[in-house]
Amino acid sequence: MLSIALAGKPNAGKSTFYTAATMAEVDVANYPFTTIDANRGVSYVRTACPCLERDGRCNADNCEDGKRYVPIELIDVAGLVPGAHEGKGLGNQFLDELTNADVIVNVIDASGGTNEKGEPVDIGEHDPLEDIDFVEEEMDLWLADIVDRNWESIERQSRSPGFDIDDALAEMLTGFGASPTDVARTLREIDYPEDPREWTDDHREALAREIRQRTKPIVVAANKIDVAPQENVEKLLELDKPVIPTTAEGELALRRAAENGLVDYDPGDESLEVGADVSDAQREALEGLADTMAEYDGTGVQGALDYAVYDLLEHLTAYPVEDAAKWSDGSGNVLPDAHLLPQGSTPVDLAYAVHSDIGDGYLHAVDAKSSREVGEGYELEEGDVIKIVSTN
Ligand SMILES: Nc1nc2c(ncn2[C@@H]2O[C@H](COP(=O)(O)OP(=O)(O)OP(=O)(O)O)[C@@H](O)[C@H]2O)c(=O)[nH]1
Repeated sequence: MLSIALAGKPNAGKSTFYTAATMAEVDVANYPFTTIDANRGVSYVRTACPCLERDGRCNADNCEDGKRYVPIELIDVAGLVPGAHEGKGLGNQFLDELTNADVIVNVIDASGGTNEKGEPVDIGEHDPLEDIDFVEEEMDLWLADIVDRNWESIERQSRSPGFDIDDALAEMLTGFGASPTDVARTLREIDYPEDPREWTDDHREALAREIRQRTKPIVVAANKIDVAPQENVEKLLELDKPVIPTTAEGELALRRAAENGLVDYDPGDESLEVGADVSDAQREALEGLADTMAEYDGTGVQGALDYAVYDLLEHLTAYPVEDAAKWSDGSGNVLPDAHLLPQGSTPVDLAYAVHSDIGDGYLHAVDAKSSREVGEGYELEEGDVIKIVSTN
């Protein structure tokens, strides 16, 4: 399963974001380091279900009237503070948690109401731009430290005949989620000596920075938009980086209200409908939230996760079926499964995602929408419904 990590300084709203996105209970409080252990849970990205294209919606558990929710893993990493790579705050333990993540959502306090350590200050006092830079910097320096620590071993290996620096680096960096292709592409981007003994700290830092950008892309969740000064949000949206305005607290309130039947709201909706059974105070709070959502196209929580998977990681959703006419599995369940795959994936990749042991059993695939057979080289598109024909 794809894994998204929530990073950021203490009190930016990570736990609130996590609780909303997973509807799990964790401590939420306005003091630094509420989150002591990294939490892991299941959340979802939202996409349009192919059942919208046919008569009668599907009966999949994760489809709400054509809004399809595809599972991903969400990790709530406790607050990072500047100097974390040297062990400040809760230090490296939490950077290490990021190792397993495919993509990072950096939750920042766009209201400027918490300083760099996450301590409350007056709204607007802290510059939220600093919170973006330091998380990237901490991750880069942390990875540079890992490279440094392993360098002696690389130097030792270089004395053996047949040493290849690309292979040695690829082996060192796989633990960080870098594929051999990532390493090869990175090495093409930077200038470096073939002999590891000639590498300087600058070379190692450049390597760490490039690898980090390639393997841990970041989308910023500019959180607390409900109280953030307008100019802060505008400044953040002008950056040449992906930034999604969010209100984690708003999303949490909505999911709870929806659970209690007070509002009609599905995660990622741009608006909400207040039900009849609410008190005046509840109505006022929900209508205030509706105004914020109208300004920013929703609470942004679902949007940030969707952006991470579909835009940054460039994935698509494909739906394997056994019956190409009914778009169903063998028991008649319509569109029972959805798989996230990197763009450029083929029906063979989908076959492996469904049955990792398919081996040579793959025969061919049928595009259920057109009822036509598609070749092995066919590149899947978002929302494709595919029947795999195999010998097993
Ligand atoms: N106004 C506003 N407050 C928010 C929002 N999201 C979170 N908060 C508040 O910010 C405070 C900190 O939230 P947490 O979710 O505990 O922050 P955290 O980043 O997980 O903090 P650590 O666990 O210390 O790392 C709490 O008082 C939340 O209620 C939001 O969208 N708007």
